[in-house]
Amino acid sequence: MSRPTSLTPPPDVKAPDPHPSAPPPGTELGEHYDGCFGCGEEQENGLRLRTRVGEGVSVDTEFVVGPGHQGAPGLAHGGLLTCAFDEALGMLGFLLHTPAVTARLETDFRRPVPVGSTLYIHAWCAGVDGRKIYAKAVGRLDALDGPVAVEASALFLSVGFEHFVEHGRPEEVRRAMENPDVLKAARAFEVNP
Ligand SMILES: CCCCCCCCCCCC(=O)SCCNC(=O)CCNC(=O)[C@H](O)C(C)(C)COP(=O)(O)OP(=O)(O)OC[C@H]1O[C@@H](n2cnc3c(N)ncnc32)[C@H](O)[C@@H]1OP(=O)(O)O
Repeated sequence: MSRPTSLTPPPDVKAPDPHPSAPPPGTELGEHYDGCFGCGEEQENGLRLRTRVGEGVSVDTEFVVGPGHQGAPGLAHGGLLTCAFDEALGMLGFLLHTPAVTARLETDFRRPVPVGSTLYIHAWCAGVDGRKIYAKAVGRLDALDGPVAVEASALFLSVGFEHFVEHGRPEEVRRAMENPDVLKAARAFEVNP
């Protein structure tokens, strides 16, 4: 089945190199915001995903599926699996040195993901065309070379930090901007685009 063109980079677009200031492979990327459902430590119901930098513009994220993540009995909810992929794919923006938001995300569920399993998600950037970031990810069950359970294709769009300031609820935006780590990241992106 052919993919919709909006998730496939134009043929002349190549996979990008990481930004010169991107952290090296193996680095653990911390939470990008403590209230994030995907990675935030302060989000008590969140997935608390941890992501490591891979080779090129790629990341590896592990999702340990627990009883709180069920859809059908004993099986992960598809929406939460998609959330884990959104989080992993969203982290690629940090290697490209641009904040980016999901415009479109397509998830293919290849096999059920049981409670108690770990989904090893590998996400990579397939191309950057202006503000458009084309990304792919594959999730394997219980091992880095385990059977493929979920695949995803996404289009992210680079945005300025003003996107979050303009659209976010003021109290959370204010609190986030009081966090020196968030401020530092915002300034680094602005000074060194
Ligand atoms: C503090 C911590 C920070 C760090 C923050 C890190 C956050 C990571 C969190 C995980 C990721 C998320 O969940 S992010 C949350 C979920 N996503 C969102 O809330 C985004 C909501 N949507 C929007 O804000 C907007 O629609 C945007 C920004 C995506 C696009 O609006 P825009 O900037 O005005 O751009 P626009 O002119 O419409 O489109 C530009 C080009 O992209 C194409 N395009 C736009 N949308 C789509 C689409 N859905 N599907 C295909 N193509 C699209 C257009 O056709 C056009 O192509 P052409 O004509 O140029 O060819």
